[in-house]
Amino acid sequence: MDTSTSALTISLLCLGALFFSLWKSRRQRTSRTLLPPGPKGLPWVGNVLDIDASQPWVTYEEWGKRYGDLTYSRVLGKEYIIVNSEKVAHELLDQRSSIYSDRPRVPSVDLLGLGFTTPTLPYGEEWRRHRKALHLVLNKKESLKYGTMHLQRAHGLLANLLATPQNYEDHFAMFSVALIMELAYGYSVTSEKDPFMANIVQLLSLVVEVATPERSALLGAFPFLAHIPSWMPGGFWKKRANDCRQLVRKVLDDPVQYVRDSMVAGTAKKSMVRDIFQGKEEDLDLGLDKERVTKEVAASVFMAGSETTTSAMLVFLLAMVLQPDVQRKAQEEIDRVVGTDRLPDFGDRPNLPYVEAVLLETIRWIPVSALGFPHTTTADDTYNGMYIPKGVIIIPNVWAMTQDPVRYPEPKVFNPDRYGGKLEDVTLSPAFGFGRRVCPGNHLAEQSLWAVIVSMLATMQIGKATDPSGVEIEVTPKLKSGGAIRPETFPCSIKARSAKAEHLIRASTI
Ligand code: HEM
Repeated sequence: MDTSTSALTISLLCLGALFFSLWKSRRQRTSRTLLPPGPKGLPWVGNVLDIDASQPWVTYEEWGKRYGDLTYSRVLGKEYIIVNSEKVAHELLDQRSSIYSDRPRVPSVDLLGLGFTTPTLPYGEEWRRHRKALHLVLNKKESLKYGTMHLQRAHGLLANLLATPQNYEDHFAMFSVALIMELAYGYSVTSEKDPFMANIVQLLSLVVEVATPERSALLGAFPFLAHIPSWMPGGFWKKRANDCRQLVRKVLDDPVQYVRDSMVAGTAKKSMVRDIFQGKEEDLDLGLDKERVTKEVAASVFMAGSETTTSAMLVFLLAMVLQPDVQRKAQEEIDRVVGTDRLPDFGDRPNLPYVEAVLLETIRWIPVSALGFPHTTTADDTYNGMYIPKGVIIIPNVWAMTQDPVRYPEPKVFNPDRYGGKLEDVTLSPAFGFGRRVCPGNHLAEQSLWAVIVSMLATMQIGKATDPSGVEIEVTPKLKSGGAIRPETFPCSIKARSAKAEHLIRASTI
């Protein structure tokens, strides 16, 4: 090639590149005009001042009414699309799951040393390994094998409620954590001072304290906050994060060592960790990563499963305080089907449709993961002519979906009769998420909630607390958010329904 031909080739290539980049930026600008509608925000901070930080799901629900099923917003430099319709969430997150299954990076999670947890992992090989291990031990058939464990733990809860009903929040939390300890490691927690349990409870409360949405957003916008020394004002992060990282190591290692030791001694009970260790290599395909992945998924189920379960139990209790008629109707059904000489078990479940409807309504009325878990797109997309950019954070507003007045008339009322004879499968509720990221603990969660609900209804009378002069204290539901949303503490009365019920509780926990 002579000099003049090379010069011409180079010029043409440069020209081509220039045209391509002009075309691309024009196309991007055109696409941006097609973003879903949403509230206008201020420069850079975006819509931060438009959102009610104490209950963002309500703000997003209102935006949904104003702008439609998809709402675009910008907060502190990050782009969000809020999905307010269950149908649209299925169309995007389920049917196009190959590009809607990533998670946004949350700086506070990495800072706390929690980047290994399944819910926070990016969509990729490592996440697939986790899901394979979780599926092996939490699929529907395997989950059903834990029925006796759920009931025994539920009976223990009844005994605790009988002894100190005013501490109902602590008892619910102890139930959830102890249940997951038993499921994950085959380890029976008998007291709140148990060392494994104490570590996990401390870790969970640190996570809730440090990883609240507001703090995470702040750290996302101002990453330098993570580097302020712990003794300086604003160095809060560093101090708490150091504590957290040390605890994480203990929570990962100590209980798994317990399972290893009990397997050697031949005393290991059925558990997730034991079953993964004994799982066939061809089913798991974990190779040398088996030990590490097993530790990580076992710790992940605590992060994802305990607070959500506790919050759902609080929602049920609140509903029973507010709706004595529902309680009466469920108790009549249990008395008719089960009688009063024994406690209900899973064999009774198909014959207790009203109790099933109470469970469904508990999940719907106040969905504890009101904003689901955020997903992120890994490619540009369009939906009904709207542009959905690569990397945008997708928030499924489960709250708006379960409060849809067309599907659920008078959505604010806790009304199990709304399902009529058509009981939906609890695990298909939007409350358990969407697509490839759907909650892998959904079968287990619905079983533990059923065990708690049916056992409490069979034996306890739940109602309003009374003041010293015997007047009932009215309860106005208020919600607070942490990892999951839950009702704020409310006064209530929890007593045995009868002397016979009290005897059944005591006999079941000997
Ligand atoms: C009432 C109880 C529960 C509710 C409402 C709930 C809800 C959810 C939701 C909404 C997600 C996110 C789904 C998505 O990204 O679209 C999720 C993820 C997850 N849940 Fe649950 N959950 C509950 C209990 C449990 C339990 C008991 C376990 C374990 C035994 C568990 C383990 C997980 C895990 C590991 C993930 C992460 C999945 C992933 O990112 O691939 N959850 N859950």
